[in-house]
Amino acid sequence: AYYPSAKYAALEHLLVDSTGHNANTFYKAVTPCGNYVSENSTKTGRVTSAQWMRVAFHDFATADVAAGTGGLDASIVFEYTRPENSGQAFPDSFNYWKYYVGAQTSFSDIIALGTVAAISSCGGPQLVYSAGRIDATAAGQFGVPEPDEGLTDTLARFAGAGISQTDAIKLTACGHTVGSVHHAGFPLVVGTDAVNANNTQGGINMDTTGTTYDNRIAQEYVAGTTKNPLVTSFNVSQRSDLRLFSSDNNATMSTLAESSSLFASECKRLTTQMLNTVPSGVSLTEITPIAVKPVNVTLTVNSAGTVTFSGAIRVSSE
Ligand code: HEM
Repeated sequence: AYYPSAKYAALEHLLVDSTGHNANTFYKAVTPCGNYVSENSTKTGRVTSAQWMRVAFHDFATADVAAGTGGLDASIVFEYTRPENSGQAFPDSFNYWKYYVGAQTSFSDIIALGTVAAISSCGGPQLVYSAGRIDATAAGQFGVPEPDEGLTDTLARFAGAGISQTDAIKLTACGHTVGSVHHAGFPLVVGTDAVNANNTQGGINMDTTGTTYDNRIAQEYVAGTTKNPLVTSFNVSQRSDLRLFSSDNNATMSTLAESSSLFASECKRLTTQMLNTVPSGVSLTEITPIAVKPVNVTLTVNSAGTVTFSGAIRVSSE
């Protein structure tokens, strides 16, 4: 028997047991933050934690909160060949996650857990994980923002998903604090000069701490030292971060640059909103760590009439 339910126990295990006696392997893919699990090489310039966060954003971005459709529903599985979902992040992530999807764990709950795990592994805030998402059975609507899209259209897409202009700036800065734009997949943003033997996909980090979840993305942007390709691309039409970040005269980016604690708390708030945007009718339950949890406990009645208790008990240190 599982407490309080088989579903809760399975998700709690994935969320909490990242190390130790009863560790699951989910977190290994994003440990350390700069790990790339899909290939036995660090020379591709790809990072699994960043990929996982990007997949969650692309699943979410087509939400229509007024209609109560889309959001975190794993419809991305049916949509990843669309041009707006260009990149290796999608097949790589799906290939890893598919082993964790099962009777108790929907694909969309795994997508959300991926972002909770990635942010935590990269030194960002610990998010409260909620679960109970229901997977879509077909593709949803189009509408993920693209680098060459005009500001008005991009803001309209965010608004449809329930995100204001200020929050769109913040959430994009939160996402782009980790990872890269790759020549492979985005040759119009990053040129061939980024490709070399140690960076075969031509990735350029969006800040100088590309495997740390911090406000450096905002600091370098405000200081004018940023190398973020979505700000500095040789192709002016592809500078989507520049258009978005400067759309309020840099006011929001300046506040994020000034305070790492504000960056962490706003990223926590907005990423949680993103992950918990689900189709109407779906309700989520917070998965909180169980303080004392028996693991593989067995009671054996011996022939002499005595009883042997075996297994392990996980005890929270907090
Ligand atoms: C205007 C909105 C946005 C646009 C146009 C945009 C566009 C892009 C592009 C073109 C890339 C490069 C992907 C690659 O080369 O593999 C990228 C990377 C990334 N984006 Fe965004 N993005 C936006 C907002 C967001 C948001 C809101 C998040 C998350 C909250 C996010 C998370 C990421 C992450 C983590 C990466 C790095 C992926 C990797 O290194 O594999 N993005 N984005």
